[in-house]
Amino acid sequence: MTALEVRNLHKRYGPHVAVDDVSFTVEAGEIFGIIGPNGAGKTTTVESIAGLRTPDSGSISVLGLDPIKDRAEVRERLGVQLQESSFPDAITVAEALELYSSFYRNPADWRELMELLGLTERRNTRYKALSGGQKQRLSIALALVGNPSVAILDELTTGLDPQARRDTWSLIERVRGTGVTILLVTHFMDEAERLSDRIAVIDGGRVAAVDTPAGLIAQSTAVQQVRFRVSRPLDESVLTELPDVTEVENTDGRWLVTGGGPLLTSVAGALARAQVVAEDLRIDQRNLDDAFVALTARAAESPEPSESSID
Ligand SMILES: Nc1ncnc2c1ncn2[C@@H]1O[C@H](COP(=O)(O)OP(=O)(O)OP(=O)(O)O)[C@@H](O)[C@H]1O
Repeated sequence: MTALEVRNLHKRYGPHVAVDDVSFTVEAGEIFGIIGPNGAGKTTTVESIAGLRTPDSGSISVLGLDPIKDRAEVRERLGVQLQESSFPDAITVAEALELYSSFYRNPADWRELMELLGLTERRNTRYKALSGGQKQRLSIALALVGNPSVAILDELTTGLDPQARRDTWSLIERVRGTGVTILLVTHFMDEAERLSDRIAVIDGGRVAAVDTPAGLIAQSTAVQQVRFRVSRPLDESVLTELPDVTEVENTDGRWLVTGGGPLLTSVAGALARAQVVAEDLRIDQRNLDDAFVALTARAAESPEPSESSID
């Protein structure tokens, strides 16, 4: 089932094009990441989904509803944690949660949520006295207090220390376990890679690619390298004749094989057939950081996103 659908979204601020034909769909129960450089149009896109901005053209469906025309209903079913949450300094954690839960028809049990987010011990602490991590957790709790089917989390862990980031990630995984669809806007590649089922890379107001984290990494580079050592002589042709291999180098028994496709499997199979034991067999891993740089550079070179990149 589709939870969110964005089709051909356009938004300008005066002469400046912030969102330029963005399309993607998010399935129910997914964590869908949106990554992109500063000013890419991520916040404008999610604020349009939340009904906080009116697009110039294009369509948005949130659980089959239009965020502008069906604003009241969308508000009930969509939880939003946006970049800057500001609350009165004197409000306590419990007061904020109770107040926000009163805004909804079928709110979650705010006490349970307070427990889930590890805020029970801070229930009587005033907002101004909370640490950065506690404020962040409170803003997530407030995004979930309406018992939403879809939650938008923007810059979830910005400003948190490494431990608090990890705790927040576990928390989001627990929230996903409750069936909530999550749209996650982030600058952090490790966060996107760890949490997202699929990711849209947005650059210059356009979708550069939509795929799983592994798919984005594979899309961004066809070239892989496998390294290993062997304890006895190996005939180079064992490797050069493999269809996936483009280059083979051997320096004093240290081999470097370059190619594409399922390179590691091909090389390991060929070595086994030649009855050669490889030591320290490893593939040079690419990560989402590399993919992001490659994909956003590629988008800058080509004015049109490729057909295959549009979801
Ligand atoms: N209210 C506004 N008025 C004018 N320009 C705006 C406004 N809001 C955003 N912009 C511009 O539109 C572009 C997209 O901004 P947006 O905030 O959507 O990007 P973003 O990807 O969320 O960036 P960041 O990662 O820095 O938060 C930017 O160039 C920004 O300067």
